[in-house]
Amino acid sequence: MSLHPHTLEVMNLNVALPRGQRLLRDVSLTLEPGEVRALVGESGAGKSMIGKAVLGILPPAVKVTDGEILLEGRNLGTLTDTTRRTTVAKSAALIPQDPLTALNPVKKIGPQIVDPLIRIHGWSRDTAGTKALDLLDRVHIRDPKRVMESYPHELSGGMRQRILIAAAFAPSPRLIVADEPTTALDVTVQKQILRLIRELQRETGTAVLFVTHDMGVVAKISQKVTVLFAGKVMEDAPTRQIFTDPQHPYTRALIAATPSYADLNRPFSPVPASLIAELHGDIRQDDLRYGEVRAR
Ligand SMILES: Nc1ncnc2c1ncn2[C@@H]1O[C@H](COP(=O)(O)OP(=O)(O)OP(=O)(O)O)[C@@H](O)[C@H]1O
Repeated sequence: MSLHPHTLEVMNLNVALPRGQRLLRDVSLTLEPGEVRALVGESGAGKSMIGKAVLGILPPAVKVTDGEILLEGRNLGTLTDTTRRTTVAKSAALIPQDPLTALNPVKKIGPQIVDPLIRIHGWSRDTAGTKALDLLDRVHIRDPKRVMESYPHELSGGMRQRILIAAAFAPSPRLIVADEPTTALDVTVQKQILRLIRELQRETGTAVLFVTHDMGVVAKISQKVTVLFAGKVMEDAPTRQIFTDPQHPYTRALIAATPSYADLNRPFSPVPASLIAELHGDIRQDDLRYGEVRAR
């Protein structure tokens, strides 16, 4: 282990379904302490799969077939299931896409934040309770004591997402995976939530892997970007460079398809079908080569 490990290092990660359908193809990326990296691409590109693989919450049918994931220098693949789960739970947290399904409907908000702090992080009930109130205050929830006594259905979608953000930041994780955290919300609430995550991220210096399909969000929140297509990295670059000097045709097409970044006089342009077909052709070739390598 090096003295200054990356917060996260994903090396040649391959993830597939049982019949061999590849969902992630040789994905590599790094995340430094305090850095925000956006994972961007269209629906089905495999953005969420990367976050799920890192957190060890892949769907049952989906398996890591190759590659390594190092969290603060610890190679997760070499740990026993129990050690891996506790290692991940102690240093990483998730802000999910849908704040309603992520909360237990029959449990009050207070225990939903406090119990994991006691169970996973070994804090006393008093310390955990104080920290929960502090975090609810920092996510601008007006009456934290009352909210702790509420059930999820008594709160709005925006409030529920604020609570999940508070819960994610409460144990001071080194890494947060934010999986399209604003997609399920109204447009005005989306902006507030994005601002809030950025604010807390800056204050705490937590590294964030931010899954989004929205280039506008990429520009606002990240310093680095990984562009994905069909489970494969098309481009990895600093955010500024992605917008000023995109190298890959797919990145250029994604930017052109984002209304605020496209020339406003031009019609809205989705990624051209011819480019998609060409990229799929390249990927088929890659898959054949990968099959040959594995068969050896
Ligand atoms: N539970 C599952 N079982 C099998 N395949 C799945 C499962 N969930 C997702 N997939 C497949 O894995 C691929 C990547 O999905 P993923 O959710 O990572 O995409 P994404 O880029 O996050 O897109 P979205 O924005 O739609 O969430 C897709 O082809 C999807 O169909």
